[in-house]
Amino acid sequence: MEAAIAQRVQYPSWVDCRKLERKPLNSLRYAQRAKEEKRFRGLALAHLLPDKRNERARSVSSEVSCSDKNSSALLQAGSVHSFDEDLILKASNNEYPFRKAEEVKPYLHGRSMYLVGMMGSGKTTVGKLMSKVLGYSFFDCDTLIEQAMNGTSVAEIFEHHGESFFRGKETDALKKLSSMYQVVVSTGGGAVIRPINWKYMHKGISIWLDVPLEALAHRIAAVGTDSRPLLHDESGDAYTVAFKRLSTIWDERGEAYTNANARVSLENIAVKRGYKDVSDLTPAEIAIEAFEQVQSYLEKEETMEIPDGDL
Ligand SMILES: Nc1ncnc2c1ncn2[C@@H]1O[C@H](COP(=O)(O)OP(=O)(O)O)[C@@H](O)[C@H]1O
Ligand SMILES: O=C(O)C1=C[C@@H](OP(=O)(O)O)[C@@H](O)[C@H](O)C1
Repeated sequence: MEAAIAQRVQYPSWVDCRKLERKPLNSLRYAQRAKEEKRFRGLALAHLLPDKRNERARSVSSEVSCSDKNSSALLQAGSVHSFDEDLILKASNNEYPFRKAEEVKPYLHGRSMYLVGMMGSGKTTVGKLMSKVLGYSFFDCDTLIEQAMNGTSVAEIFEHHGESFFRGKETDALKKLSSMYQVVVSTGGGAVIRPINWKYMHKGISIWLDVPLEALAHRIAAVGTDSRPLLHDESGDAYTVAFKRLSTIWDERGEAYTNANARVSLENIAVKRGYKDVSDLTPAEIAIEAFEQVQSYLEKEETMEIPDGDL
């Protein structure tokens, strides 16, 4: 079994393999939980204080954390985002997603995370937060495409070259990202429609942010549709136009999101937390749920991987 895993997950040479040793998940559930409170206090402080050494370490690993020349160029192009410190501080007032990230991280073995979901579902917002607390690099697929097109915006690419050209660039970007480890990727909402993209995203763990269309339409109406050409329309009030467009898109591709390894349902989190509305959920709460769903997925995956004879 170990050989099969090693074959599937080829770590680039910079990864410290001792840290990636396969750990049984029951130690995740019991042993770690016993220690987590104590360890977390120091950890939260370490994350909240600006630490130049960590920044340096991140930038160094960003330069080398890739397994081919393309991804090296990708990283050196400076596509690692700077993090929104306000967001992180807000997170620290919540339930500390750091704790959940530290719990899950040893069991990821360096695997990347791909956030999928409809436009406006929070892939970028939540993805940045997840990358920060995991100590992973963050990439936004749309931004990478814009960089590959010398700064041409997604809206301009759609206008001048058409959607299928854009989809080709999206697949190129995912292909490059799929050779990298320890990255969190915010994919474009339509990345799920091409089966080839799933081949690349399944190199890591895919997480679907499942947000009700009404909430999406409110968010989109608030920020406008300039950067989202598929929603752009001159006529009608912003919420109604966004809702109608999103409904049509959902009918076409809703099913495709279910290919993701983990589903983060904002409705379920709101019920669990006793909130009336999904709009009460913070990115930190959503990130915590994402880590929990990843944890459940890893547990299921492990059960599936161990043949009966080995138990
Ligand atoms: N949990 C949330 N609650 C309220 N607004 C949010 C939340 N997450 C994201 N947003 C807002 O919704 C908009 C779209 O979010 P974004 O992260 O860009 O989505 P995506 O990358 O999936 O298109 C942004 O204006 C963002 O600030
Ligand atoms: O849903 C889609 O087809 C698209 C979503 C957008 O990304 P976001 O989901 O980040 O808005 C962007 O890739 C492009 O406008 C197409």
